[in-house]
Amino acid sequence: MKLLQLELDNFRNYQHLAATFSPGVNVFLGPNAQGKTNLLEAIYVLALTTSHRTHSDKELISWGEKDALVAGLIQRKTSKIPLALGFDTKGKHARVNHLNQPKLADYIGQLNVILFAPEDLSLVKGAPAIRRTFIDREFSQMSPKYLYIANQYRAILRQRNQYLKQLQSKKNTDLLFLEVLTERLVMFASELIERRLRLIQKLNAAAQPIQSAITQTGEALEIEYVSQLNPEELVDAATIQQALLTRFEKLQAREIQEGVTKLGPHRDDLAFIVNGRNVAVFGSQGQQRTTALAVKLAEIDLMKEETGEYPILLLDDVLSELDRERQTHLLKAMQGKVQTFITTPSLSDVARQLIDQPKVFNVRAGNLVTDEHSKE
Ligand SMILES: Nc1ncnc2c1ncn2[C@@H]1O[C@H](COP(=O)(O)OP(=O)(O)OP(=O)(O)O)[C@@H](O)[C@H]1O
Repeated sequence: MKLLQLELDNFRNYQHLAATFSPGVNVFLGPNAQGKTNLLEAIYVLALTTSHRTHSDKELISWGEKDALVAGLIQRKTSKIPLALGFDTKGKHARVNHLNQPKLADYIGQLNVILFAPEDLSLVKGAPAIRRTFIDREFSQMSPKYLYIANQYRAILRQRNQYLKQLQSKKNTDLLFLEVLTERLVMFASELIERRLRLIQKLNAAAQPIQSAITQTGEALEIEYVSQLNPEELVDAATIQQALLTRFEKLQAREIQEGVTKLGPHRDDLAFIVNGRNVAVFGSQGQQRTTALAVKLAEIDLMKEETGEYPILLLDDVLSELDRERQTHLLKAMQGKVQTFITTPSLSDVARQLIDQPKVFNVRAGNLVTDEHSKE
């Protein structure tokens, strides 16, 4: 999959922009605060309808303006598809092939992106919430069904938490309704966990050879799903459902006392085991970075396997965070395979040597100037 063209109106510091991209490597070059990351953000928003930097869509609209537009022309295997997202004070609307999409969930998945930013290097070591966001964001792009189940789960979880608060404050005493909510929650929870397990197994298989190749010593990586259930219960949806129901029964009094759901995929996590040890605890910073890089690169192949097309890769100022060797692995892994967008204040020597015919855009205060020497 490729992004052929991008058009922006009143998006962040871009009043108007129309750009045509290379199907290979595109570089957004420029000093700080010129709008490089804003461009990657626009591509990310075009794919997922939300930003990776803010939960507030209003922040995306240029200051002093009332609405914004992000539009693009994408090339899929057999067709070119125009996508458009409009933002105004009331909300956002999406169009595929000029047709309005009443449900954003039907829009997501048209354009698949993998974003790699410096904060992703903390995937291994950072808080569990980072890994949960990672799981849900990436797997939702791979499967509309995953997105649907995750959204349903979140909605019921919110409802159940509200009801537990009512029971806690004795505004309500009906335990039968809590049981109904628990059953619904467990139904979606078990499906969600089953899907996560299947995709993590595949991610694991793709990440292992990459980790081994990046490290000269051939480190062995194992990605584990961490849950309150026992490993032998993490088999299939039916077994998970039964195990969750049994635990929820035991937890009921405590949940009412605390007014919160204490079990489920919203509390699960990932562990990265390298050579038999948890790399978040025992690994060096270098090993943690290598693992994060291996997982990101594995995602590219997993997305291809699941959707039939390679995603677009967005590298937000990440090259400068990696040493020569890791940069080399990243650049070699992506080239000729995925269309890539890189932001950087300056291209490193490694990048200059390894990137084949990049199309370079100089970014200056919300304007793009194509480098004459780069590929047209
Ligand atoms: N809603 C908005 N309307 C207008 N300008 C905005 C808006 N949001 C952010 N900006 C401006 O965008 C600029 C930042 O752009 P961006 O984050 O893309 O920088 P960058 O080129 O990636 O820089 P760095 O290398 O420091 O990350 C800032 O000047 C900021 O004031």
